Amino acid sequence: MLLQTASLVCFKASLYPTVIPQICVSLRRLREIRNHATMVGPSGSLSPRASITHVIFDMDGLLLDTEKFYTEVQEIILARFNKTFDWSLKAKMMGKKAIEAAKVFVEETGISDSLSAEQFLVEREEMLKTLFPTSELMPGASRLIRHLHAKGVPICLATGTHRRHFELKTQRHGEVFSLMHHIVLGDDPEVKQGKPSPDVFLTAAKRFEGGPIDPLQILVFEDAPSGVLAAKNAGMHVVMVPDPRLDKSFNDTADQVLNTLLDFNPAEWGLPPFEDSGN
Ligand SMILES: O=P(O)(O)OC[C@@H](O)CO
Ligand SMILES: [Mg+2]
Repeated sequence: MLLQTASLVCFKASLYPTVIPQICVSLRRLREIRNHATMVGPSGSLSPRASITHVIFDMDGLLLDTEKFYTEVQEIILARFNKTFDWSLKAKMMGKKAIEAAKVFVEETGISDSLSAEQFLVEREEMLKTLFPTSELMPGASRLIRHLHAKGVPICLATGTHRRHFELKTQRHGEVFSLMHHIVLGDDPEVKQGKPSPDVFLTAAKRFEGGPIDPLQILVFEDAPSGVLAAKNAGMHVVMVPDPRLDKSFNDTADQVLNTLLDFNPAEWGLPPFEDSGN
């Protein structure tokens, strides 16, 4: 817990360049050790990090390769103002509800006098609606969803994306998304605030059979710093699968960081192991 709290301080402080970097570097080192550690029980057997019974998936950037569409469109819009879109701004936008991300975009780039957040969303929408239907699943997404569903582990989706975009993004993947017990979207009336508020994950935990489920029994999969923070704010465990271009300083808050879902080992979290590759 101490490591998590300290990491959270670093994560929050990393937004303000006043923290002493060495502290965060050594915390990062501790995190790396912990990231690959699993507890060794008295009998020498590996015991899981936690006894997970339910799983919540984020969608954009985690299950679907859609973050690149947002980046592409935002680069085009910014080019008109002779500005470039970079990953430090991306890190602040991803995972958020559309209007919240839009306000960050126009204010941080200094174009809000020429383009309001609402105007930005209308312009972005026109370009995204032709890109979203081409969305592909991320590596390992289908395999993990099908495995957990086949083993009877309750799974659901909790995304910042609103219904209209959700339909466009998932229209070629209806079968795999139909395996979700329920789906909480960014425009759900119960989701008052977007990530990093815990609303979307707490709402998702409530809608499982027998909900609300104890957050400590829930494992969240996320790609974005705001989503990881939302899961921690909800008291849940979180595996982060970040884009490799995201600054590593954003990795310190997650309980585990993976390069791809293909590297996930269910048994490490008390979940049924895969048959096909021994983990
Ligand atoms: O919560 P997710 O599914 O990542 O969606 C966020 C989306 O609004 C784009 O960043
Ligand atoms: Mg995401």
